[in-house]
Amino acid sequence: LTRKLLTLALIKDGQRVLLGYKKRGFGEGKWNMFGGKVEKGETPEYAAIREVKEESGLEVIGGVEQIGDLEFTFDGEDFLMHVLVFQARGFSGTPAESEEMRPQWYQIEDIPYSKMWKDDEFWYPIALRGGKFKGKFHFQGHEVILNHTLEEVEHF
Ligand SMILES: CN1CCN(c2cc(NC3CC3)nc(N)n2)CC1
Repeated sequence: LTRKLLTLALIKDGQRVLLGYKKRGFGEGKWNMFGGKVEKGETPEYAAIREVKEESGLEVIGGVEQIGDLEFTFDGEDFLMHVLVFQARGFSGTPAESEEMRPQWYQIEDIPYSKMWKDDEFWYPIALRGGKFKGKFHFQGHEVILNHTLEEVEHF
C-alpha cells in the first residue's frame, strides 16, 4: 500500500474562510483549502505553512496547529492519502492567484460544498466550530464515498 502524507490548512477570519480553486492536477476544478505534499526532511507543520504561502501568497503568522487527521482510500487502488489538517493561528498579506490555485474568501454559510471533495461536508462543520477530528473515507472513484468513519477528538 503506497501512502502519501499531505496537508490542508484552514485560513479562517471571523465568519469567512479562504479557499482556492484548483486550476490543475489532483482535484482540478474543485475548491479546497490550501495544501500539498510533505517533502522529505520537512515537518508537516512547516509543509502546511509553505503550501499556504506558495498557493495563496499569504504569510502564516504564529504557526499552525493540527485540527484534523484524515485518511482516504480508493476502491480497488492500493494507495492511501493521509491528510493532516491544520489551522493557521494568524496570517498576513493579500491572497494572490498562483499557478495552482485561485483564492477567494467565502462566508461560512456560502461554502460551495457541491464543488468540493465530498468528504468536506462531513468534517468542515467540526473544523469551523474549533473542534478536532479523525476520519477515514473510502471512495469509489473521486465522487462516491462507499463508507466512512468520523469522530471528534480532544487532542492529537
Ligand atoms: C494535496 N491535496 C490536498 C487535499 N486533498 C484532499 C482530498 C480530499 N478527499 C480525497 C478523496 C480525495 N478532500 C480534501 N478536502 N482534500 C488531496 C490532496
